[in-house]
Amino acid sequence: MRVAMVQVDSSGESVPERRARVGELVRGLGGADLVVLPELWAVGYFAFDAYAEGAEPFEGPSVSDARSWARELGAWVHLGSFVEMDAGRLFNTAVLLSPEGEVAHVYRKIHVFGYRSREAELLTPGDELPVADTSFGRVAATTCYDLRFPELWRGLVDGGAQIAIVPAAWPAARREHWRLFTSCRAVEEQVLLIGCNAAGAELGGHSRVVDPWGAVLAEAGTEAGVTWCDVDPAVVERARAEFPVLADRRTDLTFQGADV
Ligand SMILES: NC(=O)CCC(=O)C(=O)O
Repeated sequence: MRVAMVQVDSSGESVPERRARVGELVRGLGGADLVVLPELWAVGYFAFDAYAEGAEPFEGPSVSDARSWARELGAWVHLGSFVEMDAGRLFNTAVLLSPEGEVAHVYRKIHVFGYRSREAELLTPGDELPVADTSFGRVAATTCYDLRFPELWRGLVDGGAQIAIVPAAWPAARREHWRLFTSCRAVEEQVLLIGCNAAGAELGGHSRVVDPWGAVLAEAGTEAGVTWCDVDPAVVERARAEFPVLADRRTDLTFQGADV
């Protein structure tokens, strides 16, 4: 299975120009089975003042463009995330489209980010952790900052997730945390993790694919562009069978800090 991670730089140009530029790039990715984009790349993660104006209903340009890219390529497309407007509230919404252009998976970011960021002030957190069955396995998504919350990830695995797609706008200042957490979550949860980060001013790039053994199958540099990776999704079940750490969990115990 061929994965293409599109590391987008959202500085400069207008949003329609950016959509057109990225669309042309994605439509050129013939041969990909799965295309993945970063978090809030259309409006730009740090363009907080533009979130409200750039917000879309679910069936807005982000989903509509990604539907047509998926159909044209005959590939799965994870559009990254966009600012979704629903009943007067804004969400950071990530969507996977099937090769037929159908919505296969929707995830609203649960841990919105408030450290030197206005995301937590402007956006409403999601509260659902769905998984979806695809031709390449059971898929879940979490967005950027969610990487820091292992209990959320354990919840995904409890839901049967084998592949985790992580759109991100992770800053360069904490790039080593990005590398650490993507590797850690892949190994800890025994998933194939596909993390697509944004590039450009302040953003760290280094989109990466990590398998359940911790092998880094591909890693981008800091520049905008496409990183390809050939993956075998069956590695997940092989790793879980050979090294059954998830089966060794002590789910019969409840830990309560100092009293234990
Ligand atoms: N976009 C984000 O969620 C940024 C997260 C981040 O910078 C961090 O966890 O560090």
